[in-house]
Amino acid sequence: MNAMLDIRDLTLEFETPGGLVHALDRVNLSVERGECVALVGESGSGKSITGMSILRLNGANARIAADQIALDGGDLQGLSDRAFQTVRGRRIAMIFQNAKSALNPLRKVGDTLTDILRAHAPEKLTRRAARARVQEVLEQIGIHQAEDRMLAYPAELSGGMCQRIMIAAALVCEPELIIADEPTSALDVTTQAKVMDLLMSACRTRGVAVLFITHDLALASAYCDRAVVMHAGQMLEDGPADEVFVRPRHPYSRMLLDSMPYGKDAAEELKPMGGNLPDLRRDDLPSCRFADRCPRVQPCCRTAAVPQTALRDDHTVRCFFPHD
Ligand SMILES: Nc1ncnc2c1ncn2[C@@H]1O[C@H](COP(=O)(O)OP(=O)(O)OP(=O)(O)O)[C@@H](O)[C@H]1O
Repeated sequence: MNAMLDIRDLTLEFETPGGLVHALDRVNLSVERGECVALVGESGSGKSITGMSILRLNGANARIAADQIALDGGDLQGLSDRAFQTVRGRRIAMIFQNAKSALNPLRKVGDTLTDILRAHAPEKLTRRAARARVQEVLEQIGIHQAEDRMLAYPAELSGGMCQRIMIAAALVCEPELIIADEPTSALDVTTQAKVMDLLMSACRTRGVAVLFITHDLALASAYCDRAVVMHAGQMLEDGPADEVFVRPRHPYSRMLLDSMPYGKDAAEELKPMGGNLPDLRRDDLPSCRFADRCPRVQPCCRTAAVPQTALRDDHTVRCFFPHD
């Protein structure tokens, strides 16, 4: 069976007054049905623009090239912008970090959800039928007194409740893929867990594929099946979450883990990441963009095409000298 999402050799550049930004370099990424894949890496590593590339949301100065960006086996690249509108929202939903600002402050949340459903539903729905469906989804995801909640304006709801409304907005059209970009980072820890449980229940019970973009390795390891580690627009490691977060094989994944509190006891020291991300406007970027920061670097890392090495069927690294 096809993976639900299958991206091959995605390259993205931005034309800017300061020069061409080489933002993504031959990214490969796949997510199966009912699977949750974490996309992790430090700030600026290219996680969000990868998610936005799938939905063509990178803006007018973006230049995308890819072998394929396939959803359930069908390449999305050939679709006209008009045809793509039926993909966005209906087949692929995106959840952003700040739900409060994403919801229209002047409309009751029930009206917003009803509008979304009516705009994307494959069949024509009356307002009454759409409202009933919205209420059903809110109840399914455990929102009490759903009918009353639908009458509230975003400002009248907590941040956690708004985020759950956004998840309902994503689920109401029964998408095949959800791209969740830091969906819980504005929430306290308890609400964070509730929202993640909700997302994961959609993933497991409805077979939705979830791409979970996050810098929170603890959350990623608690909820995700697989982890993909990015650095400066390159995908450096892809493997089962419990392997990548316990025994990372790429030197960058190891540095990233060492720099974060995840998995350490209180006495253990954090090692700050050395160096900085390279300037992506450089025309002479090394083949491995981590080379200038890497403790294992050799001359070939800067000049030769770096192989994507399969350590096992389900675990790859893009590195000449991975850890054992
Ligand atoms: N429209 C744009 N024009 C030029 N460069 C851009 C544009 N959008 C993003 N970039 C650059 O692409 C790189 C990756 O950005 P991205 O937002 O994907 O990072 P991220 O890993 O999601 O970081 P964070 O965790 O902080 O959200 C950054 O260097 C950013 O400056």
